Amino acid sequence: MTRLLRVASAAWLIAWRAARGLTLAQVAAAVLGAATPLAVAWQTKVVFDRLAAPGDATRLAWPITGLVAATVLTAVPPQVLRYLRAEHGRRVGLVALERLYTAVNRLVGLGRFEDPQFADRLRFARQAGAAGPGHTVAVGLNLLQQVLVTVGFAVSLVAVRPMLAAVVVLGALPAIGAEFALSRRRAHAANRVGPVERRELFYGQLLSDVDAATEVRLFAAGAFLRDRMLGERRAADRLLRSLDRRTMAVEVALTVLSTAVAGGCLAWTVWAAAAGRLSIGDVAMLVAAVAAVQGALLGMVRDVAGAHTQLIMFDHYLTVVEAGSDLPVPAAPLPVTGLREGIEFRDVWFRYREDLPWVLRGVSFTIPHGRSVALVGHNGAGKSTVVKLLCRFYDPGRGAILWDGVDLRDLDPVALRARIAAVFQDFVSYELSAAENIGIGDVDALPDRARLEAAGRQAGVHEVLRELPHGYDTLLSRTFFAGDEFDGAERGTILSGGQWQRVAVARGFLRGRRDLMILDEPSARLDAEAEHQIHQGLQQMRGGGTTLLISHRLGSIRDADLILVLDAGAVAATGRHDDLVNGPGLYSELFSLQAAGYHH
Ligand SMILES: Nc1ncnc2c1ncn2[C@@H]1O[C@H](COP(=O)(O)OP(=O)(O)OP(=O)(O)O)[C@@H](O)[C@H]1O
Repeated sequence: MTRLLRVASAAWLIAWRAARGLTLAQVAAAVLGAATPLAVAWQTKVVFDRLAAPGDATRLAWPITGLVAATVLTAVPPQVLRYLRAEHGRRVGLVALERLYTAVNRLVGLGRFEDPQFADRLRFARQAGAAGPGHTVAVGLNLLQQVLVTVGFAVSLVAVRPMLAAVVVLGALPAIGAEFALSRRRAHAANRVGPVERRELFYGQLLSDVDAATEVRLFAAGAFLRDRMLGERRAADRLLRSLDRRTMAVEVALTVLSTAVAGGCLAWTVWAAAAGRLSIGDVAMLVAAVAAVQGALLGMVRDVAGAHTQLIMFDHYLTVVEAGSDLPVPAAPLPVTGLREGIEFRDVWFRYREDLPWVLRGVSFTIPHGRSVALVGHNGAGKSTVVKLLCRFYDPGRGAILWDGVDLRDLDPVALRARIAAVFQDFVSYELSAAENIGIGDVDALPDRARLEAAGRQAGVHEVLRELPHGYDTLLSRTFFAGDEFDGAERGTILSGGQWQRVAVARGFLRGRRDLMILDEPSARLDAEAEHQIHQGLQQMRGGGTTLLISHRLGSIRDADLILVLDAGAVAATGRHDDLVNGPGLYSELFSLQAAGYHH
């Protein structure tokens, strides 16, 4: 409960700071929205009482004018409030989104992104984050309005007939209890339906995803996936159906109860008026009060129940926004100097999670400054893991990685990464223009077309990009349209797998001569000519630079100054190509296999 109160106050604080004027205007509209029905009820009582008393028609002029004015005022606040809420929601949503993605960008490591619980939170945060504070304010103000209506009418009821006030409030108590019970059930059902609907979404996305379309069609797996999806939908529907049935039963019982209370009150007031104990105005007042108090009490309960679910969602947002750094970053990190000696892995042990086996087991090696080092080994040997540790996406479980003798954990990860250029094995194909796809490697270089083209040339993709319909400005996407409108807008252009890889290499080249250049399988999808071109580009760049190259094509690493053979997470051998190829061991086996493949 205290947690939810903290979440609610955090939501209000964001809403307040984002748009103070609009928050105050909403408070004013809510107070006015509560005052006007009360004014209408009192004016109606006055009109009826004057009507029942003897006298000429002029005595009704002022009460009627007041009644009309109050009725007109009743209609205005809801419209104004709707606009204020929408505008407030937009402003607050922007601030909330900005905070969320700033917090996400603050996560320097990859661990949190791979934690399924955090990934789930992040998804909820994206859904609820932007709307959360706006909703919380709206619900809070609804509650305020309903409390004011209830108090106002309860005071009026007490003034006219205290006993009736007690009956109306007591009549609403079962409804309050039932609504709270239902809201707990709703939250419970949402927790159970959530994972089922996520699986349904996954199957649905596979069925309509362009990347999956080829395999799904060739393997004729469409019906299988559709049935899985429908199975999940049916499971979710079963849960929702049972909730709906219970809700219906409770709501019907409550409606009967509240109508019976209202009917009883009405019957009593009419009887009391007939017996001369109440005036006609009192009857009008009581009828309005019973309806208003019952409506407001039920509304309050439903709002509180709805707010409960909202706040739980917004709690995910707060958890993400307030999450501390996923990797320990020193308060006063040491400066990252230009690499002079080299990078050392000193007895590095690493596993992705405590419950998973070690991926690296006591790995020790040095990448000397100015040298080219190659990393080879079977699939799953741990090569890409070495790269991720070098960029400090994770910290070793044991041992240390030293940059010129300084532990990476004592450096600022952002400053460290600024000194590294990399082409990753699982590079990203951004749905952006060709120029932006290269420029994202160094966003400061984005306006410098000559630099982007030079990087394209080095990666052997310049001609391809220049020939596109809009040259480097062509959108590389198969889903987005270039332009704002669907009518007449052009579709993006699709590149081949190898062309995409060259764009990714260009992105790495754009970063220019950094202290360390990492290439994780940069030529996996390239034809022989493109591979040759890229190696030439690399050699040009290398000239004195430090590189780490991972490749399964052993021919492309034979010039490396040092080759490290990684086997099941441990360094099995180190040396130059000529030493390793003639000795016993994994390298010569792999090399002979590849060479034999070419001879045949
Ligand atoms: N994010 C991760 N979470 C859990 N395990 C992982 C993760 N990434 C890799 N692994 C595991 O770590 C081991 C080493 O993976 P890694 O990607 O480093 O191998 P690799 O030598 O680069 O392989 P390949 O030649 O296939 O690219 C594998 O067993 C893999 O399943």
